[in-house]
Amino acid sequence: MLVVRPAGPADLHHLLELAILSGPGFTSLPEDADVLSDRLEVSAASFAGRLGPEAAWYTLMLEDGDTGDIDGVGSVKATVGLNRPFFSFRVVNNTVQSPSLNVKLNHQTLVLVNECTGWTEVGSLFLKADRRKGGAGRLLSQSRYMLIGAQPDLFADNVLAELRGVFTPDGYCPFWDHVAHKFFPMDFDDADRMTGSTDKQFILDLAPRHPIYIDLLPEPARAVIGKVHPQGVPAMALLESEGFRPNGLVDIFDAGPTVACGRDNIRTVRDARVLTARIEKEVEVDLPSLVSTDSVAAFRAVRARVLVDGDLARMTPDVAAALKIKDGAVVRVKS
Ligand SMILES: CC(C)(COP(=O)(O)OP(=O)(O)OC[C@H]1O[C@@H](n2cnc3c(N)ncnc32)[C@H](O)[C@@H]1OP(=O)(O)O)[C@@H](O)C(=O)NCCC(=O)NCCSC(=O)CCC(=O)O
Repeated sequence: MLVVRPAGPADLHHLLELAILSGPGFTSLPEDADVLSDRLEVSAASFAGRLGPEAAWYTLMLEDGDTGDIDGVGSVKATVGLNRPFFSFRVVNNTVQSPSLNVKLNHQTLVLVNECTGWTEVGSLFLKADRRKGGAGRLLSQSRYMLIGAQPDLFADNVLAELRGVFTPDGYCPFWDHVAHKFFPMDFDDADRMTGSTDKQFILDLAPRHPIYIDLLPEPARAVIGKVHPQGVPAMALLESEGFRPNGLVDIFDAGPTVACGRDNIRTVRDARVLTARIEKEVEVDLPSLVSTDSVAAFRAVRARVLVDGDLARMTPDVAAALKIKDGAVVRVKS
């Protein structure tokens, strides 16, 4: 059975493997053992409740309970923008008109903003390629909303996700090459790495201070503003099915979209039921549900056949074992 569980320092080797597989441009999964090691320490401290919301960053691993293989990762940052600014471009519409000439034009501009201070961010969603298309990605993605639902007060009222922008298979990023690189004369990978590992002062120093008129940009750059990387389409579909929508912000380096949803309107947060586990030898039910513990500190989630019967969640011993719970434990179930 596939289980989603908290990541800790012992996962370094697995996380590094996933970071290498995720390739360049995946900002939150750099191929850097020191950075990932720090992140795993932060994860363990976050699940243990030792970090406040300004620093808590919960990393989850997808583990095959039968083989012990680690097949994917996902995460929730309790807040963004409190310790370091969270920059984006806002796509702003400006209408100008001249009644005497009978001219009316709509100009779109990109404006540097820092709007999402204090919001929660879901991210780092990555699944090994041979695991895709079988529902594991959905389990991994939704488990983060089960975590948020287990203790909503640890998270912000608004939740966002940043999707990767468009790159061609040979690594060419039209928005970076035609626009961002003019302001940040460095390699994309260096800018990306510095975004994750510095206080972002370089962005404040170098980023455009004036609106950029989109009509004046080369067509290849215009065409990708707010567009998702081809490999990010399944991630976008998963977010949309939870209620996330583009909020008009795009990434300042690759112009990938930001999507957002009110925490309590995220479908899995809203619809999960809090039930009491009842462990039974056999459970007759057709479709599997998403089931998790109701605890951040002891968080675990699986997709399994569970019979919802009034306030009870009837489950077999293997499901309870995967969740590491006993009969009578409180669980969350999303059918
Ligand atoms: C994102 C995941 C983990 C998703 O896993 P899977 O690929 O197994 O997902 P899936 O079950 O095949 O697809 C998920 C849903 O997307 C739909 N779907 C798939 N391809 C589609 C397409 N081309 N057009 C429209 N919809 C599509 C499927 O029908 C399915 O919905 P139904 O179930 O309804 O049929 C994976 O694709 C992955 O590791 N991708 C590479 C890394 C990546 O780009 N990660 C996102 C980075 S961005 C990020 O991390 C922020 C976002 C976030 O954290 O959520």
